[in-house]
Amino acid sequence: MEDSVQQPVLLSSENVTQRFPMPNGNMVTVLDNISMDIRKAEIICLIGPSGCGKSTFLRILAGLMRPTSGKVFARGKEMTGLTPGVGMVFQMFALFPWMTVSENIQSVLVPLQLQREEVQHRVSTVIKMVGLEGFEEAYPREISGGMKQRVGIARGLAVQPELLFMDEPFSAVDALTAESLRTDLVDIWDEAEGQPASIVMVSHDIKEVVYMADRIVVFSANPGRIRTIVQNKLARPRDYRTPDFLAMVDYLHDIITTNELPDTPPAAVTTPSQPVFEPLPPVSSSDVVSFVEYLGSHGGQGDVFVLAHEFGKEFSDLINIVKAAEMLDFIDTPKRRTVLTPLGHRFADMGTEDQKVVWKQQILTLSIFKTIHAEVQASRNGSMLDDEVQDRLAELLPNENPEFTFATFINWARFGNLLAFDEDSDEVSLQ
Ligand SMILES: Nc1ncnc2c1ncn2[C@@H]1O[C@H](COP(=O)(O)OP(=O)(O)OP(=O)(O)O)[C@@H](O)[C@H]1O
Repeated sequence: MEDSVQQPVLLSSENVTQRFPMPNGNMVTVLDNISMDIRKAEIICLIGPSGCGKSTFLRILAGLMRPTSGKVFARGKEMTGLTPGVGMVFQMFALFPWMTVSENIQSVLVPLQLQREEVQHRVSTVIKMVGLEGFEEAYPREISGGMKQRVGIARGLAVQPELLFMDEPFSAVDALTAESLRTDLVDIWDEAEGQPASIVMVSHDIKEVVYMADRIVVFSANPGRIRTIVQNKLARPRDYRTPDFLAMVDYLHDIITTNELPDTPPAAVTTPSQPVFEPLPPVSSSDVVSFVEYLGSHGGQGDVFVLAHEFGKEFSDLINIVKAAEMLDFIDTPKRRTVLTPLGHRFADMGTEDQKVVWKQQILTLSIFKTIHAEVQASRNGSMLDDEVQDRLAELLPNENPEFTFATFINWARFGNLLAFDEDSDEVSLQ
């Protein structure tokens, strides 16, 4: 394909900002001033931590929702409704169970009001493209997950889109199936005459991104911003095992971990007189404990990406566990390595009761726990209603979803026997 910088811009966003109301009425900024172009004949992958707004951005680009502020332009024309020429493929296959493969594909063509022959032609063409010949009359329950996703891709292609938008399309299928779907999709894109001309895909998987993308847009979270855009000039067809491919994976790993696990934590550069309320990574205490124990029994250190694989977690989930363990001073993260601290080593070897004591001591080093614990202590009867705690969490961490923060806060506080939560009376109280 020609260098995409020479190619015309198909779609662009200008200062797109998205805010959502939270249950307590506060607004949270999910996307902050996102401006970028999508050019003809390129594959763009969006990658970044969970919740940084990638899916929201994709929906805004497709015209499925209007941003709070900012604009989307299709070939220079400002869009106020659905963006023309877009096909969508979602993570969950979203097939109609009562329809056959053919009927599922046909269903997306209904709004186009095409002639019967044209519908049949398009359905048989895309069925051939995605390799589903012979399964036209099968029902979703009769085919594998990989084949269901092929139907999903066929539906996206049947509308003959200029732009194909995919939201984690391969995350629900096994690794081998994902690999063959990616290869087939890149082949289809390479051979298709402008349908689709370009693909925009959300992904969590760095190897997938390096395999697929010409440009990799790395998002940061809270609020979602474009951290950097990486050009990927590896020649196609790409091979996951070549040194160039692996070097690109490493390069991207480094960019993402440097973003996600800064060597200087934000708390260290602020003035000590102001308490810093750090968001709680959405992970359970048991995940953090298991991870620290795992590191303890595997040499006390490891590469984050290797660990994600060994520990059986998505990279973005492992990053959250690592962040939590680092906040509690169980590990350090020089570059992409995670290394147990002396406290982490001791913690990994302790029995559960001793771990709970250390856990309590460590969460009380975090301003959020110190503050809420002191407020519960000072309250009448030594207890507060869950809504009151949630409201305080929302005030102290205005960019976070208070329900999720509350769930994590209570989970951590319970493990350390710092606070109890009674679901029947909705009371958070001292242990
Ligand atoms: N309609 C909505 N109302 C309120 N909050 C929303 C809405 N849609 C999304 N959010 C919030 O916006 C944030 C970004 O969501 P989004 O799904 O776009 O992130 P993402 O980067 O795609 O995450 P993931 O990788 O986990 O899928 C999340 O905190 C989510 O809870």
